[in-house]
Amino acid sequence: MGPGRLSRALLLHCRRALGAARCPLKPPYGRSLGAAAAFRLCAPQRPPDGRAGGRGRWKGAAGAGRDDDNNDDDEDEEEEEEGDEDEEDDAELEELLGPSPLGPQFGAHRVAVVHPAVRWGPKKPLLTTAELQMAEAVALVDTLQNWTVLDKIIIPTKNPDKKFIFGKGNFEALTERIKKLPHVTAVFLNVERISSVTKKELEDAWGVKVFDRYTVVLHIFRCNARTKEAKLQIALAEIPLLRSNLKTEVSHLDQQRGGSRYIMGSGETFMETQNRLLREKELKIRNALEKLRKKRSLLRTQRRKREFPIISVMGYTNCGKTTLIKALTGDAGIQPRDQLFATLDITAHAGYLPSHMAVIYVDTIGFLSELPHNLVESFSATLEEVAYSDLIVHVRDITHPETILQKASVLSVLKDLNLPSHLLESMVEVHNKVDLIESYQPTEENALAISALHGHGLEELKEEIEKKILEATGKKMLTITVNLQGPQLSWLYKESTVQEVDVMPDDGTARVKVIISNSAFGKYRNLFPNSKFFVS
Ligand SMILES: Nc1nc2c(ncn2[C@@H]2O[C@H](COP(=O)(O)OP(=O)(O)OP(=O)(O)O)[C@@H](O)[C@H]2O)c(=O)[nH]1
Ligand SMILES: [Mg+2]
Repeated sequence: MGPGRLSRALLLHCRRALGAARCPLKPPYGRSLGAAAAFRLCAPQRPPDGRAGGRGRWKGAAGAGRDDDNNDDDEDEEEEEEGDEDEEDDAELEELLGPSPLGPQFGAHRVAVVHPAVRWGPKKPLLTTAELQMAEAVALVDTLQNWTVLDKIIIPTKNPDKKFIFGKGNFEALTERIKKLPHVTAVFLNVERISSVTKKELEDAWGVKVFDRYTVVLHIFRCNARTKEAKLQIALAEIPLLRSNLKTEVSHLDQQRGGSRYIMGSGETFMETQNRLLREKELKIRNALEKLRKKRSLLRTQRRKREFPIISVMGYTNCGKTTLIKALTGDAGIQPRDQLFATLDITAHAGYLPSHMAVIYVDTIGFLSELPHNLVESFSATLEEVAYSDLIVHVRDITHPETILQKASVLSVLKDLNLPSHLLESMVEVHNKVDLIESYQPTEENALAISALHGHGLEELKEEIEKKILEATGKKMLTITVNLQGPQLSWLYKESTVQEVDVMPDDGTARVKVIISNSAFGKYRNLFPNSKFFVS
């Protein structure tokens, strides 16, 4: 099987991205953030030196020469069956998602961004400043089309987590400033979550909508979600918001109706009915997600059968993960964007390492520090995939003023994912965007400096990835001379990954470049003791 064959095998797994964005996002603007997961496999670029070769030479790739034809037929059928199922699932999904249950409040907004800053005491953040946190909050708002920042207000507070975030004097000054803003329609309070009671009180005091970080990030996610899985995860993350909205709604209704809360004949109060409906919705979403997860695990098994090593590319949002994968694979379908949470779906893309080993790069959701807990939880399942990879590449935007904080955030999420320790130990750290810094030299040991955008340092990175992949998979790369009359070649196709076959017609032999496990190689030597080999 040549590269074309490999592409076909990979393309069999291609999953089309579903649906278009529901709500508009701004075109690329300044600095941004990022996020998460479904499976799309795309065709690889040609191997580095193409197919043209010497005498009778062609290049194979991982999984070459297996009984793939049979598999392909099965898979074609599977694909058809999946197509029917997909239609059913789509209908269910539409029902589950519908328009944003958070209502029309997310139209156009003229926003005052308020950041409660802890300037001293144990709650003071260490690796950042109030100004940088404000810049990140503004970047979030800027991502949304039709949202404009009218004012940026940093207000000191001792403890932004307490019920009334601000002291009395500061609150009055803030209220006065907000009320003076021309045509302000919303306040984005840059805290993780505010309770429905606080939200209501602030909205009453300021006369405009008040959004917390959870709501804004969720809205951006909703705008960027393309696949079923991402949409379902967002729907799941919306449930807590719907629950807290419900409380406010019910207390409002109670005031209006003077406490008559029973729904006629049902024995259930309005609150109980709505809560039950929310629980049912949550269950349906979880079931639908579970179904998708099973499909993903099937795909994983199929990839394992073909032995494509998997490399997960991870990092803080906007650090350049998608750009790097595009550069490593030449996948023209990839669209990096200077936008918050540009990648909300895990996608997989095939590429080649220097020895022509075919690998799969997995693009992942970007991280954001202080990403609301519920949101992380509903998306973390998509990151399960990372545990099945052979290597993690951690990309860092080394030009970002908070690059150290970003590294700490990424490492802390990775730690929480309970990944196998060897994955964390073998992680490759990449310092990206070095084209923006003159004569950049990494201070961290073993970090590689690259520019994904301009292609600098990519050959060194591929070499490093190849070295680590061979270590991780316990395989070696060998060139074995086989007699074409004998059974060696078909044995190697069955038991190893044939990379390249170089036929020597004059003496009826071929040089076969393989990636082979230690145990398979032991067997080969027992079976064919006279066969010559050398390390590639
Ligand atoms: N100057 C420079 N810009 C880069 C480089 N790599 C990426 N960028 C830019 O950084 C922005 C974000 O790139 P992406 O590849 O979308 O980043 P990401 O990590 O996938 O972002 P999310 O999917 O949002 O998490 C884009 O505008 C890229 O053009 C680089 O090496 N140098
Ligand atoms: Mg991306």
